[in-house]
Amino acid sequence: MIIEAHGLRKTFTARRGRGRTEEVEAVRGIDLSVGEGEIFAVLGPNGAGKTTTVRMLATFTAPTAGTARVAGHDVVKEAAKVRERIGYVSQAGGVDDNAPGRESLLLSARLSGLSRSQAHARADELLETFSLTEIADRPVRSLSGGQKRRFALAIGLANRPPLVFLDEPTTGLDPQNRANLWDEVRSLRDQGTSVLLTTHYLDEADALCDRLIIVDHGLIVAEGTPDRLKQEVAGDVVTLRLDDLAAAGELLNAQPYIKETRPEDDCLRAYLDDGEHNLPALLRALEAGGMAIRSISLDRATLDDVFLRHTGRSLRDAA
Ligand SMILES: Nc1ncnc2c1ncn2[C@@H]1O[C@H](COP(=O)(O)OP(=O)(O)OP(=O)(O)O)[C@@H](O)[C@H]1O
Repeated sequence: MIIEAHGLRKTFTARRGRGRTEEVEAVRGIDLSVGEGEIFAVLGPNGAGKTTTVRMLATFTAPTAGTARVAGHDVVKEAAKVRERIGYVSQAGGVDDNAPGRESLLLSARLSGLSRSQAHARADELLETFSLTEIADRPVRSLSGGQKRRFALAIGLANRPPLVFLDEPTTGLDPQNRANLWDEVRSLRDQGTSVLLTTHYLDEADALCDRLIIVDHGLIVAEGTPDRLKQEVAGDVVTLRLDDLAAAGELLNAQPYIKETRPEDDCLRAYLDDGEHNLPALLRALEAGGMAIRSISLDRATLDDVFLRHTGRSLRDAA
């Protein structure tokens, strides 16, 4: 395992004005393990504790309690050794504002031991990946937020470390650069690099990661592969708009093919396997119960359904 963490906790003491302080339990006991060559996602809403977890694993914040070994070393006792073996791209970026982006990228590549020509080749490759070639020689301070972010990602990936932490890597990226980043993360994995990324995008965790944890209020609420987590909920979900959600829920819960129903906003979500096959029976049951359907849709269950099941609210609402 390239990451093994047990019982990680972090409590901050935050100032609340007039000398008053408040304890914030950002992370309240997280266990996780990440295998070599795995893409692992920490998915959760704003404030769930994702960044704090990554900062503890990347040695930037000491845990209040718990232990973690990263790339074979203890994050507290051997922090320097951990840092030599990881790449880390923070949400803020951390690119030298005064230097042209290409220079910072080349420096990062050279520091990791590449020769001058290898460093140039790697820099050109990353500039291309993130559509930065045209602006590579401008000082970073003159670039837009999205462009700076793409430079930060390119610099973080330049030295091909065995483990890369990416904190919300695609926030602020346009769809094309988002897709390019996903490809780059997959190609890192194919070369044996492990990637731990945080995200509050369901589709990102679903499409990209091999395994994930879903965190909420500093705790893990679900863990597994995207497919297994979704299967636990059900293969499919029928979303219904009708007048009496409670009565419809009661009626559907009595049907043998329904696993569970859950109201969400002004809809009822009914979970079932083999939705296409069971949909006609569901419609007949509602009709026999005298329920007028205003709209209906059948979809595959998503990680949002997993989040909803474990927290009682939608990740979209929680974010
Ligand atoms: N240095 C700090 N001092 C006090 N409170 C903090 C500090 N850092 C984080 N927190 C609090 O800890 C909680 C978790 O924050 P964290 O940044 O880890 O969440 P997150 O899941 O990464 O959220 P986001 O998606 O918004 O980045 C939040 O309530 C946050 O306000």
